[in-house]
Amino acid sequence: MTEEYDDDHHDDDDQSSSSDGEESKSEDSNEEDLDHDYDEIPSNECAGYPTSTKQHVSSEIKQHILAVAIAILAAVTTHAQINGGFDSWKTELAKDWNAIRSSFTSRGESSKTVGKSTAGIPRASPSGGDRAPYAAPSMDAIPTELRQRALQKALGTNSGHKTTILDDSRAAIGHARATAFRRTAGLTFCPPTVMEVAGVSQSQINGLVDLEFILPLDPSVRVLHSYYLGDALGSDSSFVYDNVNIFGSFDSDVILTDIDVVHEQEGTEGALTLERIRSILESHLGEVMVNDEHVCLLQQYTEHKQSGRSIRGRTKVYERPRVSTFYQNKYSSTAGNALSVSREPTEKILPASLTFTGFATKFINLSIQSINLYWDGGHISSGPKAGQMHSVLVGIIPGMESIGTASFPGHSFFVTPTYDKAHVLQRWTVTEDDVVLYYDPLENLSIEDQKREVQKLCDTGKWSQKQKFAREAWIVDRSFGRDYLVKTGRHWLSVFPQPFLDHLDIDLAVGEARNVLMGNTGVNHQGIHLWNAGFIGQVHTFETSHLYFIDVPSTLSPLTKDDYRPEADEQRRLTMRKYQSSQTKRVSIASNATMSLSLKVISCAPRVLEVKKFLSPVEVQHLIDLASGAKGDVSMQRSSVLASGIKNRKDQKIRDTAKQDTRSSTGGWIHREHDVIVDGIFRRVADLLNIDERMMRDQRPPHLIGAEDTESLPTHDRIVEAMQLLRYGPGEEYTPHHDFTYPSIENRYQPRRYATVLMYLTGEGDVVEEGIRRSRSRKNGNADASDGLEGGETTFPRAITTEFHDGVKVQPQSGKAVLFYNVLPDGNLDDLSQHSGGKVVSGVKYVANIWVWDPIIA
Ligand SMILES: O=C(O)CCC(=O)C(=O)O
Ligand SMILES: [Fe+2]
Repeated sequence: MTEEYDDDHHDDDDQSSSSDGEESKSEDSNEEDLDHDYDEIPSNECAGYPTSTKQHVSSEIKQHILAVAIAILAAVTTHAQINGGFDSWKTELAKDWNAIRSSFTSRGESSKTVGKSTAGIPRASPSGGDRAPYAAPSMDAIPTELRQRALQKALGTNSGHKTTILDDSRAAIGHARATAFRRTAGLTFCPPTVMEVAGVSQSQINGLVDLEFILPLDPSVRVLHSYYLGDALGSDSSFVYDNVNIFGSFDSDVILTDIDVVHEQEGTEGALTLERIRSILESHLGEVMVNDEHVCLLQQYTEHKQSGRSIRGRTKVYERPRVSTFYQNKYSSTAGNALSVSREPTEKILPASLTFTGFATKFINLSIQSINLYWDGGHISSGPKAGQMHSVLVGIIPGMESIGTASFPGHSFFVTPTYDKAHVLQRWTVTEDDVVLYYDPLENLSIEDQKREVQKLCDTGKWSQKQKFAREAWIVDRSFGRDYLVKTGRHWLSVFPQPFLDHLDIDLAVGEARNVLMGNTGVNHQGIHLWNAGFIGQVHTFETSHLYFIDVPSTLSPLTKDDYRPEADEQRRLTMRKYQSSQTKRVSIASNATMSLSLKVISCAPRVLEVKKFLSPVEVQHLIDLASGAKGDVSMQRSSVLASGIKNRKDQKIRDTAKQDTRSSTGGWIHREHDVIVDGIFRRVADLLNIDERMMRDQRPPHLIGAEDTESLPTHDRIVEAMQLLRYGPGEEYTPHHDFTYPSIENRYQPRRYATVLMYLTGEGDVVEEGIRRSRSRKNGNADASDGLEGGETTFPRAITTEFHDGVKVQPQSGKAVLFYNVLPDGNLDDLSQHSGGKVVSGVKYVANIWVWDPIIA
C-alpha cells in the first residue's frame, strides 16, 4: 500500500469549512415508510433489494423486541430449554414474536413522530451535545432482576455476588477499557449460549458489548455465505475478494443448491439439522475450513427460505462510556474505580456543547457507472463571477464504490455522470442523521420492479457477478449500519462484515503472523493494540530500545533491504550507540540500553495521547533540515487533498481541483529507509504503537527489490506510509478533516489507517528553537525561521469533554508526538477523530506525520 500512497497520499478533507455550519432545513428525499417489516421481504435469488422507501421496521423497536424477547425467554424457560439450542430458541422466539411486537407498536409509533427520520431513527439533537441522542435500548431494556434471575437459573446458582460483579463489569470494563481494535468481533448466527441469554458474555469483559442485528434474508445469506467461503478458501491469498468472486459466484451457489436438494430429498420440516449442513459444507471445504457461524447461517437460510424471514445475528460493538468516566477525580462516584462506574452519578453530567458540528460524510454509488460528486457551494455573491454557481468536484465515485469527505449540516452535494456534468442525478443536503448517502438508480422502483430490473441486468450480461455482489454487499452493510446506529448512536462508516480475525484458526497458514501479533508485543490475535484511554490524564509508559540520536552519524546514506537483515541490523544498532543516548543529553549507556517514554491521555473520545520528548533535538533538527531543503532531497510541494476513497491518484486534473484553500501547507514525503535517524524514528513509532517494527518494512518479495534474504512478514504490504513532512507559514492551515479513508468494497480486508502519529518539530517551549534558528539562518538564510511559532495548534473539535466548547487543542511543542486512533475498538471508523491544523499566526510550523495501517494477514 505504501507505493500507492506515498506520492500523493489521500486525506479526505473538508471542502468548505467557511460554511457557517447552520443546520439544514431543506427537505431530504429519504422520508421513510416505516411500516414494512423485514420479515415481509420476499426471498428471491437475484434481487430483493431493500430501498430507502420501504424496508425496515424501526430498528429501535427491533432492538427492544429482541432484547425483551431474550429477557422473557431467559426468564421463562428452564435451564434445559435454554440448553436446547437453536431449535428451542427459534421456536420460543417465533412464538413470542408477534405478541412482543404488538406490545411495542405504540412505542414504535411514537418514535416516528420524533421527527423526520431515517429508518425510524429519531433525529439527533441539533445542538450536537453528547452526540449520543439515540437512547440505546441495549441491555438496559432488560430489567436487572430479570437478568439476574435468568443468570441464576442458567448457572444453577444463587450467587448474588457473581451476578453483581458481572452486571457491573458490563458497564465498567466495557467502554473505554476496550484496548484493542477488533474487526467484526464475535460475529455469529448461532443461537445465544446460556451465558449470553443471561446477558453475560466473554467479550463484554473484554470491553465490547453485544449487538443483535437483523438482516433481510436476501441478499444477506448469499453475501455472508460468500464471505465465509472466501475467508475459508482464500486465507492465504492477498485478496480474498477475488476468491469470493470465484467461489462466491460459483461454489456459493453450488453449496446452496446442494443444501436445497438435500433438504428436499429428506423432506425435513423447517430446517436441516446443523450436522447435515456441516457435512455438506465439509464435503466442499474440508473439516478445518468449516466454522460454526457459517453452519448456523445456512441453517437460518433453510429455515427461513419459505417465509423470507430475516436473518438474526450478533456481533460485538463498542459502547462509548459516559463522559463522567473520563475524569478520574471530578465526579466522585466514578473515581477511576472500574467496578463502581455502573452506579449513576448523582448529578447528570453533560459534555460541553460544541460550537463545531462537522462530521464524516460517505457517498456510495450503487450504480455501475462512475459518477462525479460535487460540493454545491451555492451562488457566488460578489466579484466577476457573481451569480454563478460555485461547485467543487469532491471526486469521482467509481461504480459500486464509495468516497467521503468531512462536511457540515446543511451542506449540499450532488452527483452527475462523468460525461455530462450538467445532468444532476441526485442532490443531497446532509444532516447529522444522513451522513451515509446512496446514489441508487433503482431506488424509486418497487421491490418487485427492482428484482425484475436486476434480474434483467444479470441475464443480459450488463452487470457482472462482481458488480452484483458489490451492490448486495452494500445492501447488507446498510442494513447492519441501521442497527449499529440505534445501539451505539454512531453512524456506521465501515463495511460490515470485516474479516473475522477472531476466528483465525491456528491450523491455517497464519502461524508466523499470529506470532507477530501475539508475541512480545503484547498484541493478541483478538485485536490490534490500542492504548487505553480510561480517563483524561491517564499515563502509560512504554520501553523502546530505539534511543535518541544526540549526534548526527558521520554517514547518512539510504538503507537498503540488506541493511534489514538480522545481522546487519544488529551490527548497525551497535555502531549507532555512539551517536545515541537514553536522554536528550549524553549519558553513558549500555549496548542493550532502553529508555522509557510516557504517554498521557488528553482525550478519551476520540482517543488521543501525547508523548513529550518523543524526538530529540537532533532528530527534530534533522527532519526540519530535510523539510526546509537544507539537506536537499525531500521535495516539498503544495499539499493536496483528495476525497478519501479515490484510487486513481495519478489523475492530475482531480488533484489540481483538490488543491484548495482547505490545506495551504507544503509537504514532502520521506521513506523510512532515507537514513538511520529516520529509520530509528519509525522503529520508535512501532514501539509507541506496540506493534512489530518488521511490519513497517518493505514487504515486497525479494526479486522485486533486489535483495536475497528479507525479513518480510505475511502482511499484505508494509503497514506504514512514508513520513509526511509539513511546513506551514503564517496564515497557513489545514481545516478539519479525518485521516481515515474508505476502503473499496472489493477489498475483503478493508484496510484502513488505524493510527496517526503526529510529531511537532517547532512550537511552544521549543527546546531546540534556538538551534533551529541558528542552523537555518546559517544554512539557507531562511528568514521565516527567525520567529518562534505562534498559533498552529492541532484541534480535535469534536472531542467529548465537560470542559471545552471547542474541542481539545494540542499546542505544538518541538519533539512532542501526538498519537490518535482513527478507528474504534469495534472496527468502525471514529468520526470524532476529526482534527485540524490551526492557522499559523507567526513563525513556521513544521510537523511530521506517520500513518499506520492495521496489520492484515495475507
Ligand atoms: O498540522 C496539524 O496540526 C495537523 C496535520 C494533519 O492533520 C494532517 O496532515 O493530516
Ligand atoms: Fe490529519
